[in-house]
Order: sequence, then structure tokens, then C-alpha cells
Amino acid sequence: MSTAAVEVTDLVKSYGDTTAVAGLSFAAPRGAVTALLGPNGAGKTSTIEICEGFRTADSGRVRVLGLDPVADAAALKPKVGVMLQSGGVPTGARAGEWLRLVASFHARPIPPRTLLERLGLVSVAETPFRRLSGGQQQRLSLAAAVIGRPELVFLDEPTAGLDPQARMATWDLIAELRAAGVGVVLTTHYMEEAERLADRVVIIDHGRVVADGTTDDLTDTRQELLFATAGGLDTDSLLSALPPGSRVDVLGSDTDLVRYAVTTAEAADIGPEFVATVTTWCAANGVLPQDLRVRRRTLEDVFLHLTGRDLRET
Ligand SMILES: Nc1ncnc2c1ncn2[C@@H]1O[C@H](COP(=O)(O)OP(=O)(O)OP(=O)(O)O)[C@@H](O)[C@H]1O
Repeated sequence: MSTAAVEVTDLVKSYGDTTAVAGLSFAAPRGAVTALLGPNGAGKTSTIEICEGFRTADSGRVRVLGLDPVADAAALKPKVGVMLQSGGVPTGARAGEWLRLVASFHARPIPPRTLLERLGLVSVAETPFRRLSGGQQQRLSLAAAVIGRPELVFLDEPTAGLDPQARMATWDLIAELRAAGVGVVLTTHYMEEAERLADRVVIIDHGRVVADGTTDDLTDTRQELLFATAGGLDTDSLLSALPPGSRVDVLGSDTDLVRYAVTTAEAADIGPEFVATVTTWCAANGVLPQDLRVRRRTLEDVFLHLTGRDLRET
């Protein structure tokens, strides 16, 4: 039996002239949360819908719980829960009635009432799907995806557009699924969501994986020294004062400040001496380093460093 919940190898998917997925590979472990993180249009939905068996790939190989999502769809159905971005619920179905129907397809469902309570949907149990707010529709789709106690759930943008309270309820439910040994593969463009929930993060840009690892792999070992200066500075001169292998990156500029990130060779921890070297160089060159701080990289920074773009701005 394959150990991975999902294995994707060299996946390619185009729509006419648009290449949505351009040779993408990753593996999602069983019983863990894997986040496919990337900006809008990166190819996340195409990838996850191919894994769900709803779209066919042009080429590449996909295995879900060791099976082919299209050829083995019948065998996968009872084991896999799916939450689509578009909902997938008939517009006239009432929330509670829909959950009871979905529950009836499963051998050991979670009681519909429990999920309605957990996701704050009790007051709209008798409301038709089309009259629910966007956030309520999303939570109902999530409830339907997990009600059959699947081994694996696919969640496409589970918290997009939710208010903070509904987002927290969704995060709690996902954390509980993981604690119960359910594998979760979700897409998101919120890096906080990936950082908070995911055991493994696959960063996708332009249909390709640009980074893949545990959140700690991607961020922990990457401390950096941040500061801003009024006007640009001579980065070559600063680099020559630093230990070999250091880097100085321009992170961007506001109206009058240019923001820099300085990292050591192999992104090791930044110690007091390294900070002193930078500030000594600044003093010698008449530069005032503003907002100076040392911090661990976030996934947002990792994305920025890898693509030159800000995840929030794309
Ligand atoms: N059915 C389709 N027909 C034509 N183009 C499509 C179709 N589905 C997706 N695309 C295009 O493929 C690219 C990748 O889209 P996809 O939805 O997979 O990305 P995404 O990362 O999930 O983005 P989003 O978060 O906006 O859903 C985009 O350029 C999109 O416009």
C-alpha cells in the first residue's frame, strides 16, 4: 500500500492556450494536513480537482490512497470527502435536509445535528442553499465533505471570504480531523492559514511547485535582519563588510523608505555580531537603519524571495 495519501507526478493541464498546471509534483502524507499555497490562478484548483477525479489531466500521474481518481472512482468515493470552491449543493436543498441525505450514503456518518452545531448552522437548518450567505454555503459544503468520516478530505479554499469567527470554527474542525487521523489536502492563498494548519506546505506559482516542505523546513532556519533606509544604499559595499555567503535583498520601497532583508550564509541564525557588523557599516556610511529587527521568515517572505512578488498583492 502506498504510504502517501496523494501522490502527484509531472502533472500537466492546459485550457486552450493557458497552461494552468505545468509539470507539478508533490506528495501529501496520510493523516496530515497538506496546504497547496499560491496566488489566484496558480493552478491550485485545477490540481485538486484532478486529484478529486473531476477533471482529467493532459499528462502526469495522480494516485489518491494508492488508487487512480478516475478509474477507481467507485472505490475512492466512500473514503474521500470533497469540498468544492463552487459548493456543489443543489440550490433548493435545505441545509439540514441536505446533510441528512449525504449522511444516508455513508455507513458511519457524523450526526448532521453535530456538524450544524459545530459550524454555526443550526439557525439556518431549514433555509434553502441559495438563501444562505456565502460563508454559510461554504460551511455547509465543508460539513458535507466530512460527514462520512473520510480517510482523506480535499478542501478548496475552505475559508475564502469567511468572517474571522467562521474561519476559526473551520480551522478548529480541520485541526480535529487531523487529530482523528484524517488526511487533509487544502488549497489556500492565505499564508496564515497554511502556517497555522499545515504539516506540509506546497508553494505553487504559475502551475509549478516553487517550494515544498514542512512549515519549519521552509521558515525556521531562515532568520533575517530587516531594516529600512531613507533612499537606497550601496548593497555591494554592505555585502563586502559581511561574512562570505551573506545576502542583501531589497524587499520593496514605500514612499520614502527602502526595505532590506539581510541573511547569513545558508540562512543560519543571526547573532549579535552580525547585527553589529551591519550597524557599524551603516554608521561608517552615514546611513540610519530604521525599523531594525531580526525575525524568522514567514511563508509570505519565502514566497516573496522565491517569486519576487508579494502573495497578498497577486
Ligand atoms: N475551465 C477553465 N477554462 C479555461 N481556463 C481555466 C479553467 N479553469 C482554470 N483556468 C485557468 O487556469 C489557470 C489556473 O486556474 P486555477 O483555478 O487552477 O488556479 P487557482 O490557483 O486555483 O486559482 P484560484 O484561487 O483563482 O481558483 C488560470 O489562469 C485560470 O484562469
